Order: sequence, then C-alpha cells, then structure tokens
Amino acid sequence: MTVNSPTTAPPDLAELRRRAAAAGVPDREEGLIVCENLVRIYQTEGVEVQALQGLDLAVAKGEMIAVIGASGSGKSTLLGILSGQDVPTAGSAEVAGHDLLAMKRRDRLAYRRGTVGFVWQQTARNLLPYLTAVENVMLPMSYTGVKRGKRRARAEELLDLLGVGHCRDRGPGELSGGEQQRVAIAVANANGPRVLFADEPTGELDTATSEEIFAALRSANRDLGVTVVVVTHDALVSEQVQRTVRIRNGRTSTEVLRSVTTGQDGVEELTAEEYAVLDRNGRLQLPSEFTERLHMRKRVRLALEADHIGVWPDAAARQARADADGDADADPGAGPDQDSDRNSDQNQGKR
Ligand SMILES: Nc1ncnc2c1ncn2[C@@H]1O[C@H](COP(=O)(O)OP(=O)(O)OP(=O)(O)O)[C@@H](O)[C@H]1O
Repeated sequence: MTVNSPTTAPPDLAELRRRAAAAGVPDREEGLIVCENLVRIYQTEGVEVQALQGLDLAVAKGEMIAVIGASGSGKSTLLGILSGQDVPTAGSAEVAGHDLLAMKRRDRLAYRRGTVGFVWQQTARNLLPYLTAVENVMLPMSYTGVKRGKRRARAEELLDLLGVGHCRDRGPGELSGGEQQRVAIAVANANGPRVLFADEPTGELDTATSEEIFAALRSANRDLGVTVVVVTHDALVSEQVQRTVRIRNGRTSTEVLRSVTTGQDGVEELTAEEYAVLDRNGRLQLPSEFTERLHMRKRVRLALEADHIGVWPDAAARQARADADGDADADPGAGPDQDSDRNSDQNQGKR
C-alpha cells in the first residue's frame, strides 16, 4: 500500500477527480480503514471507562459511511483515534497504510495534516475567525508544501466545488451556519486527504441546511474521491448513505446496507437490510430489544439449521416470559428441537 509522504504536495483537484472517476465501485475487502479488536480505555480519577471494547470496522476506498449509536457508545472516541488525535489502548487500526498504534509523534502530525481531514460539529471550531473563507482553505496547504502561487487557485476551486465560491472573501462571522460548514469541508479537503471525518456536521443546523452539508460531503466523496466517515444522529444523513454502521457499547453491532434493485417491471426500488456484525471470533451482539422481549439474559441455546442458526431462550428465560405473560399453559422446558420442528412446520405452512 502506498503512503502519502509528509513532504509531498497533495495532488491537484483535476488529478483527484481523475482518480475518483477511475476508482469505480468500492471494494470492501481492500480496506482503506481497517480496525480489529480496537480498545480504548480512559482512566479518570482511578475509574476506568472502556469506551471501545474490541471494535471491528472495515471501510473501503471511496466509500461514504455513517456511524450511528446512542450517546456514550464510543463514536467520537473512534473518530478521534482514526483521525490521529487520540491513541488506542490495544488492538489494531490502520488508515491508508498508516499503523495508528505504532505511529511516531512526527508522523502523526504529518498524518493529521495530509492523510485525513476533519469537520467538527461546532461551526466555530472549524474556521479561524480572523481569516476569510479562502484564507482558511489556503492555510493547511502552507504546512504541506503547496507552492504559494497554487494555494489560492486550489482554494477557490474547492470553494466553487462546494457551492460557496461567492463567500471566498468573507470572514466566518459573515457566513450562515451552512456556509461555514461547507467552507469547513473545503478546509478539510485542502491537502487532498484520503479520508474525511465529520463528527455531527449537521448537528447545529436545520433540515434545509443539513441537506446542503450532506450534498457537500457527497460531492467531496464523488468528485474528489475522498472516503467519508460521518458520525451522525441525523436520519437525513444516515439513511442516504450506502452503509450505516451502528456502535453499541464500544463495538460495531449492526450494519444497514442499502442498494437499488430493478424489478421485472423495470421500476427501481431502494432496499435497506440490517445485518448483525460477526467478528473474527464469531461474536455478535444480539439487539437488546430482541433479548429483552424473550427475557434472554445469561445464556442461550443455539441450533444449526440447514440455512441459518437458531438462537433460543434457556429454561429460565422461558419461565420468566411465561410468568410475565401470565401464560399458565406455556411449557418452559421446551427446547430448540421441539421449537425448530414447530418453526419448520410454520415455514412449510407458508410455502
Ligand atoms: N477523555 C475522556 N475521559 C474519560 N472518559 C471519556 C473521555 N472521552 C469519552 N469518555 C467516555 O467514553 C465513552 C464513549 O464516549 P464517546 O464520546 O466516544 O461517545 P459518543 O458515542 O461519541 O457519545 P455522544 O453521541 O454523546 O457524543 C463514554 O462513556 C464517555 O463518558
């Protein structure tokens, strides 16, 4: 895998567009981002918080994915690690050929400046208030060896691409929240990063403005070929990307994959399917709404069927469920065999 040298000037926009067009469909096996068993433990006043507890994630070159999850599930911790601002406690994390656990301080700085770009939720955090929009976009290029003469042209081209060319000579205070975020996306792309991270980029904005930001992220992904990872609570964003990854308790728990299929009548239909994530060790997280409904707690019984694996409550869970339902006729001792027979009878009935 090739690694951006910290002293090499970033490719120009025409080159990025050419690469984006040539990239074609993302190949998930060739991960640009690969995390395996990633752990991050915070120690505060003697108390340990396991923010990431063995997280696995692979993102292909050219993908645009959304990361969702409840507050405290570890989304920002993951983004902090992948963007080189924080160091994991254990596991492995590689982005564009950079090993984030082994990286030295100097390399980390070059990585943050050249390999990745970042957009924060707080619009004010992304831009320097005393520089104009175009000067904000030019600034990161001065750290990576882009020739002075080229900086302005590239910055203006980026602002045009993101639909904020008309704002180039205004300061952040003279821009709307949506314009500020689009300029921030231009700043984050100034050095032609391989990956763009955005942490709740539409969090402070209304629906119409969120759509503008999402369109700008899409355009960076499509036209510049940058891989995009967005942490979001915003359904407008998470439901419009091809893949949404849900983090639960510091691990990737489910993924929603969206695709467009064409029926026999020629009508295109958008389908979304949710999958549980199976890690290398065969572990998966059962959704709590499923386990709670069936009173599953400590252990479950598994049954291998011809084309799937059945997961069954144990006797204690069956009893708890029967008690809760007040169902005197329930048979708490029923096992997977009996139930799988019942199940397959039902399935046959459907056929
Ligand atoms: N610097 C820190 N020191 C101690 N604990 C931390 C630190 N940063 C995060 N945590 C803890 O790690 C866990 C994950 O936090 P994180 O910010 O990654 O969650 P999140 O999913 O991004 O949440 P939110 O959606 O609220 O931003 C939480 O329990 C949080 O309290």
